[in-house]
Amino acid sequence: MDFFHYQQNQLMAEQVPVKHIAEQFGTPLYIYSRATLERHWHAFDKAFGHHPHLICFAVKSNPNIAILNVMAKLGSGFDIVSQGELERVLAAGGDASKVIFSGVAKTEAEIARALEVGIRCFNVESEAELERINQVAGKLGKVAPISLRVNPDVDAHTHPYISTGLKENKFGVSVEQAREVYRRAAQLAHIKITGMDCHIGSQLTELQPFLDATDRVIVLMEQLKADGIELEHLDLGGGLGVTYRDETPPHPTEYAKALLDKLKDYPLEIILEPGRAITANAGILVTKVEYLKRNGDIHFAIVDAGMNDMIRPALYEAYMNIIEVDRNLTREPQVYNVVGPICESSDFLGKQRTLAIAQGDLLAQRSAGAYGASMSSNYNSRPLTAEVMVDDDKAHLIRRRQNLDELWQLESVLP
Ligand SMILES: Cc1ncc(COP(=O)(O)O)c(C=O)c1O
Ligand SMILES: N[C@@H](CCCC[NH3+])C(=O)O
Repeated sequence: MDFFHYQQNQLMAEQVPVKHIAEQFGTPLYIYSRATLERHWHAFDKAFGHHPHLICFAVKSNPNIAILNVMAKLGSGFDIVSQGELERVLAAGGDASKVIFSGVAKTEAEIARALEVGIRCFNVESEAELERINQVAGKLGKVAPISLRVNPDVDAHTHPYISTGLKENKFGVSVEQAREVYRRAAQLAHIKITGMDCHIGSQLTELQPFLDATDRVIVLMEQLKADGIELEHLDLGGGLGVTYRDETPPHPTEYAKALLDKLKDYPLEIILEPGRAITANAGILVTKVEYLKRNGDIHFAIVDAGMNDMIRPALYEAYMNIIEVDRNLTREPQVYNVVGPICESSDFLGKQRTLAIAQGDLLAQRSAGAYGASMSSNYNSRPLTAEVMVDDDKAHLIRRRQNLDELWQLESVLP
């Protein structure tokens, strides 16, 4: 069941007409469905059944504290990549002992704060970082739990900008070097090795790359065993893709079964870091048609949401579905490039879309719950959009629209 569906040709978010929410809060506007978020999280959790596991929601996909709070109430863990994300998790009521800290550039201050609140584990991305964590933990009189992020050199078959598990990517430590780095970690007084980590990319629509990566990780685990290093958990990262158009990514059940089959001789706790698979299809971006115009043969629908609000099409040429909010209106269908107000030719939400619209109508870009609001900016001095979460028949404002004077609030002129 799709919680964004049409009822009498009106797009609904759960039980609330999207049109009413847009009238109340204005556009551009992100709307999320709580029931969808919960269903997606449970799909991962149930997929691993009784096997010891922890689902750590990837905060970067959507860091709004209302979303994090929904996750926290489900008992979720969190995958973070900055102190900002850590503080958000804590502000949202998340449990520090279920936080995994990834990221290639952790600063001393970030490491110290994570140790102070007692996170579950650092996913270490280089030998230099390992040394730094040991030093900071030493100064604080603590022992830091770590796992090494292994870069298995596997092609994730996804967009090159969101592939992370190839030799040429900056992430993790190569499988060849990892054994040495683990040996070093075993000697450090303020480090406790607890696991191994591997995240090969985002929007993966096939199982095979996950399985290939797991095979490489298993070889390394065997080497560590020979070195007397035993692990408690294996973190297989995030990356499971979603349907934006016609992709058919594996269901979490299929994904979990394949991984657990491969790991049947290894009684380790499994940690996962899904982001997109939980949030993408739990959100839409609602935008108003400001103008229709034609330049030569091309029809443009100029809308009030731009690449500053949703950068995925501009950055990755990502396809995202665009639909009418009100299908009762009798309009002539036309093929449009749906473009935003930003002064960049890459500012589009979708190209070559058949839509039946007129000036003033509302459109919804689907699958916008992941890496939408999260990656938005103030470019062209446009305020951040409002965000709403629908819970059954109620729409709650979870971020108010930024005011114009807040745009220069951090700035000052010379005396
Ligand atoms: C380390 C790490 N974990 C988890 C994720 C979440 O990925 P996704 O949103 O594709 O599940 C990412 C983003 O690719 C990541 O870099
Ligand atoms: N921002 C990317 C995903 C990157 C995931 C982070 N490692 C997207 O929108 O598809």
